[in-house]
Amino acid sequence: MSKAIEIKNLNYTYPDSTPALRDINLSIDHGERVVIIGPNGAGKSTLLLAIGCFIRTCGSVSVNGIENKSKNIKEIRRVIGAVFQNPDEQLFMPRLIDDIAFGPLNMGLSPEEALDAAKAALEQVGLTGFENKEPHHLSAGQKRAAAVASILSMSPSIITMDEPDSNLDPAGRRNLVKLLNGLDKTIIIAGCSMGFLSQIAERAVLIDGGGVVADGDVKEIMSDSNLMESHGLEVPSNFK
Ligand SMILES: Nc1ncnc2c1ncn2[C@@H]1O[C@H](COP(=O)(O)OP(=O)(O)OP(=O)(O)O)[C@@H](O)[C@H]1O
Repeated sequence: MSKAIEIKNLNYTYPDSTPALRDINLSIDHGERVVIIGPNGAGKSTLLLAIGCFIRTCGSVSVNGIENKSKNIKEIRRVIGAVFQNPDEQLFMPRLIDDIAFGPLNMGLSPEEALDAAKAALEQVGLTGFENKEPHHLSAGQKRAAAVASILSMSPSIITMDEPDSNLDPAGRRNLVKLLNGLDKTIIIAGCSMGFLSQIAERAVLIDGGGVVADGDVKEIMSDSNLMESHGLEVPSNFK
C-alpha cells in the first residue's frame, strides 16, 4: 500500500535564490500524526507548501501514491486539506456556512450535499449555531476552528496545518488539541510551540537550514535538550 506521504530528494529554492529545502527524504504512514519542528526560517512552511503541491519543487513528492505534479493537482487537493497560518486566507465569504460549503461545492457536490457536509464540519469543530455569522466577526479561536471546518467539509484523508496555535489563548489551544486528537486522519503540523505540538503528535521531524536533522518519537526528540537547544528550540515543560 502506498504511503500517505513519500518524499524523495526534495529540494526547493525560492525565485529570489533563497535555498529553503535541501535533499529532504521523508515517509509518512496513513493515520500518523507528525509535527515538523525547527527554528524560524528552517523551512517548515515551505515543506508544507511542497507537500500540498503549492510550489514547484525538484525531487519527488507523492501523496497516497499520487505524484505531486500539476497535472494531478485536482486529485491531490481532494486528498490533502491545507490549513494556512492565517485563517483569514481561508475565510472570505459573507456567511460562515458559505465558506465551509465552498470547498465541497467546488468538488462537484450538489448544493444540498455541500450544505450537509458544511453543517457536519461545523458541528465537528463546535461551531453549530454560527452558520450565518460573518467570518471576520469570529474570535481568533473560532476563526481557527472555522478554518479547520472549511477543510474537514471536503473530507480529506490528510490535513496539514501551519502554526495552528498562533493567536490562541490557553483555552483555545486546549480546544484545538482536543479537536485534532479526535480526528481519524493523517495530520502534519508545522510549528514552534513544543508544549502544544507534543500533545498532538507521536512523531517529530526536526528541520534546520532546510534539511532534516532528526526524525523520531516526539518525546525522545523534544526531551533531548542538547539537540533542541542546538537548533534554537526548547524542551517543553511536560518533557522536563
Ligand atoms: N516567498 C519567499 N521568497 C523568498 N524566500 C522565502 C519566501 N518564503 C520563505 N523564504 C525563505 O525560505 C526559508 C524558509 O522559510 P520558511 O517560511 O519555510 O521557514 P519556517 O521554518 O516556516 O519559518 P517560521 O518559523 O519563521 O515560520 C527562509 O530563509 C525564508 O527567508
